Amino acid sequence: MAELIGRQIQRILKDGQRRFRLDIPAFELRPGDRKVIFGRTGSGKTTAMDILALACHPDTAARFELRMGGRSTDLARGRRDHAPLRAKLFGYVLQSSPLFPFLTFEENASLGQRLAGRRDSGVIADLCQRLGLDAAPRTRVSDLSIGQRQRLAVVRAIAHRPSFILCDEPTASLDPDTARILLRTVLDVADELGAALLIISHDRDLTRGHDFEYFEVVEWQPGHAMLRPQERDAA
Ligand SMILES: Nc1ncnc2c1ncn2[C@@H]1O[C@H](COP(=O)(O)OP(=O)(O)OP(=O)(O)O)[C@@H](O)[C@H]1O
Repeated sequence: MAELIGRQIQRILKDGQRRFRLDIPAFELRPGDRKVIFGRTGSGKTTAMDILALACHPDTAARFELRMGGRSTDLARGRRDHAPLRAKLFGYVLQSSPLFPFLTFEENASLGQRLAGRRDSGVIADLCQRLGLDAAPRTRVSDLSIGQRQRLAVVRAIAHRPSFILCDEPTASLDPDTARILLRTVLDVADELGAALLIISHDRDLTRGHDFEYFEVVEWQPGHAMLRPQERDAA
């Protein structure tokens, strides 16, 4: 299985006069990990997750390394696009625009598998059933409810059996029961795969009692935030 190790990672966002800096002093994702990131709106949670999902490059990093099967990939240096690694090893449920509106339900559901070269319609059918998703394969995204779209985004992100499952507020549009079913399914799939699971959430009740390690993004100086551990989930 794969693991991701980061030390002294830094990313700076600039836009005219606006400047935002995020530091990640130490963060790891290993098989079986369950981690959740909290933080107030705009604190830098998505920026942290984009880095950890290899969706953007850190500006600097003392160490940013992906290890798998005795091999190590140095992610700290260079500006190489890690798309092939991302496609195979990562499942990322984006907070905004998680689906392609010009693709059908079925095409969206199978996109992650196609990019990873792992087609298996049985896995998709099983995930849809577990998540209570029963839309017809040719349904257009515009004809799905917000909640159906959110669950479909999860199917797309995990159907290729990734080693790292990252979800940015995956239950934001769901009622409490559907949110719990979604989390249960993602936890079960992560367990079945031996994957690491990283979630951003605003809902502390949702993750309580599932043995998550808690992290938070805090602004410790104006425009300068840090991802750091919080207390262990004791519930
Ligand atoms: N290009 C940019 N230049 C400067 N600051 C930026 C830029 N893009 C975003 N920001 C700021 O970076 C900060 C972190 O944004 P990010 O989306 O990571 O926060 P977040 O915690 O995920 O927010 P939310 O809870 O709303 O999803 C925000 O304060 C945002 O305003």
